[in-house]
Amino acid sequence: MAETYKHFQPNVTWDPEVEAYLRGALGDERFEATAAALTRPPRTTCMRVNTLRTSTQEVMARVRQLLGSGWDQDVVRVHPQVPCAIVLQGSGPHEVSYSAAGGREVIISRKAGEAVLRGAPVFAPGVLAVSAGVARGELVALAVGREKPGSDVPEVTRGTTLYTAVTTATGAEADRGIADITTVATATTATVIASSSSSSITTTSSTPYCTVPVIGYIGASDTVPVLIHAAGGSGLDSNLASETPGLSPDERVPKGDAEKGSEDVIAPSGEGTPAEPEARSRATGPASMKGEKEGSSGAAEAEAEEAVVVAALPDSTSRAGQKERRRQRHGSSSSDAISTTNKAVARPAMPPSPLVPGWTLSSQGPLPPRTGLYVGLARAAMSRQEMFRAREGLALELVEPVFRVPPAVGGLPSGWVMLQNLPSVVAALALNPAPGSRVLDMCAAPGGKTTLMAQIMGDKGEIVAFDRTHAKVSEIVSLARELGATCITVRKADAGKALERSAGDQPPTSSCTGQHPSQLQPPPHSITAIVTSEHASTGCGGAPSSGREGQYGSPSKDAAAACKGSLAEPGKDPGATAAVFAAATAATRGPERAPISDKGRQREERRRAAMIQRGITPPEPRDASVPSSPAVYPPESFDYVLLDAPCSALGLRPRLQQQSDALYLRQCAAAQRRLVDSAVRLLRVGGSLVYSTCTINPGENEAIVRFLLDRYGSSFQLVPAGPPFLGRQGLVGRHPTMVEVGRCISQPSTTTATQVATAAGQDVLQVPVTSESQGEEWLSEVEAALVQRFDPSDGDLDTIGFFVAKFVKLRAVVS
Ligand SMILES: C[S@@+](CC[C@H](N)C(=O)[O-])C[C@H]1O[C@@H](n2cnc3c(N)ncnc32)[C@H](O)[C@@H]1O
Repeated sequence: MAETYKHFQPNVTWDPEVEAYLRGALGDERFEATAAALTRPPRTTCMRVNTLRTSTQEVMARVRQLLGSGWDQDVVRVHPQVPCAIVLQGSGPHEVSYSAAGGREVIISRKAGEAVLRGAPVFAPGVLAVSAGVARGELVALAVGREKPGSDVPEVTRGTTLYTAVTTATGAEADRGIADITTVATATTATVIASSSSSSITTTSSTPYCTVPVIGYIGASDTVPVLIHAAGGSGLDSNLASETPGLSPDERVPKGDAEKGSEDVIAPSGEGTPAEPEARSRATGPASMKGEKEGSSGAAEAEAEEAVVVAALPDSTSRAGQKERRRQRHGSSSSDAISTTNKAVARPAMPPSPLVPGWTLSSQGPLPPRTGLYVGLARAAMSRQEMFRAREGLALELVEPVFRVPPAVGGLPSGWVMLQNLPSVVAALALNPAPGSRVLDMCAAPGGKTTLMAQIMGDKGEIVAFDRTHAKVSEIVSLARELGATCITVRKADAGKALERSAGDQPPTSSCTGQHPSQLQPPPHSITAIVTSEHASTGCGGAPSSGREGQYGSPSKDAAAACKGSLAEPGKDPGATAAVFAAATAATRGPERAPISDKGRQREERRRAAMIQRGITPPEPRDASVPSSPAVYPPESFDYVLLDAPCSALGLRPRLQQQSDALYLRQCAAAQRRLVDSAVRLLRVGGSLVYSTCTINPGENEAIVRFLLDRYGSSFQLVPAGPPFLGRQGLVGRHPTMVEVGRCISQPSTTTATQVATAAGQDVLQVPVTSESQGEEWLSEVEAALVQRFDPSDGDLDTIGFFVAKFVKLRAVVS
């Protein structure tokens, strides 16, 4: 086989409306750079040192030992501004030679592929399709299968057998994805169906095994793959195994369950016969069983009729042949089978216009090229059958990945470090909760920032960590256990409903009227008194502060004192929040389930496994540490609130597919506004709120800051979202056409009335809301300088896309 290079260059398309919106927001050049960066992993990997268990120095020493001789020691360094962050410098994309794979290939799920790009191996559930006969220890080319547009269903069905296509193109042709394909099909018999006057392609004849130059597939019926053979090709080779690496003689007639598809793919279904559903399911997978057909069109049929096609028929030795004989015994003749085949060929379904090289024959039907989606050369840790039978376990180890990440984490003692994106570390550091304080982490799973905050607090105080499902809060519990953080209380509940309401209270509304907060009188209490009381950076190891915080006063006071005393509003009992909090916690804990014993857990696991086997989704597993009651807290229960909001995740990288549409982005923003409404009330006066997302969408970032300031501007002030300050400034201006879902505040000019009430000796802001929506507003220049926007295309930083904003609360908010 010829030397084969396959370049990693995924072509990811965006929803047109989302693309237009982001181009408008970022500008064409920045959008294109960002979109390209999003298809690649960040070159750096960040490990957060768990200072509850070890020190950065200790980790560094161990990492250097673990690196070994294969790596330059400089690839590991402590981040200069974040002392608990160790940065591993990776590299890529590298050109990979796949010739050692001898044409063997494995297609993995998109998610598995993205993990591989970040340095992970492939586990069995991530494997979708494997070349026939791949054995343990063999090398394979690893390609990523994408999902069907608008869904998370893979284009390639798990269990698919690939009839190895070996790209023999080199250089420029390969770069363009244009290649001669030598396809080795384990078809037992091939039959000529038609010829075309408009094509130079010639017919070929039947043979038990064939090696033919194929320029593409014209389509397949539900069960019959139809190959287009190149004119003047090398013809048919009756001894496939002797010429084709990767296929042993005993694969000529594949055996065993895992190989069934390899026969069925070449078997006519005999439409209308009892054998059909079974054959179809094996040949084309579950999608076909559900009646889904892709790419079926009149145009495809017309093209099919004009082409020379070779369809496979069963011979007398294959299972399909045996089925055919059974059919004959039951009254249908082999001519039925042939006419069935002909009928199938006259009704090809996919691909629509496939005279493009690179398509691969598989038990699922022809598969489109994976040009640009090869992620490395890997060694099989399981045989093909094992990969599909196993529910877990290492399936493939990367031998030559397209992106290289220095190894380190694996060999470190448990609980010493956790992998965490640098901007996530920044978000928790920006909130900087004081030891002994009460913190609300509204959307906490899997607990990366929760545990970092516990670390910053020296594990003193309490962090209430919300997430919505048992599985999610269980993740927080396990991570906290692993890292030795004990100050975390998990709550399985909707954080948007965490606010306790007295009988007459209404939830925050989105349809009232009021004057824009900027028109309100300034509050009597000065912001300075509050923000200068921020305590010094602690748990991360004392990140040196720099830059922007100066204008708001130096963070120098004793942390605990700041939390217990000076953060409190003048005239308020410093211990009041603590008391309220303790009472609320006790009152809202409710009846927790009895701790589950080991035996009970085993019983539960057995029950769950049995349910899964029967195809029933079991209830979430119980965890003794996860209270199941709903949790509500009175207003102003927390000294700090982190709202690391659920978002469109448009900043995560690498992403080999972008599925989000504009409606989804708007829905994310609507959900975020609801959570903000809760956050602003649960935070006590004088406390800090950090809002963060991992998306590049300004509608979920700058527009949410705008929303909060418009709606609660007299109660809240935007302050610098650090230290540390690593990101860029936010986006200024507005988007004229993006319509927001459920947005109630718009421009100041559209508001109608203001009320500032005084209740219980406090200034209270009556929330103003308008009914109109006027597009999406972002930030002023001054505001934009206070937030941190991490841009994936920012080459120096090279992080995920992320956003952090920080606010302090000046006075109470009442709906
Ligand atoms: C961005 S992730 C949080 C990541 C987490 N902060 C960390 O650093 O590990 C968002 C989380 O919000 C949770 N979530 C979504 N809606 C929620 C709600 N209404 N209340 C609580 N959690 C919610 C999701 O389940 C998800 O785990």
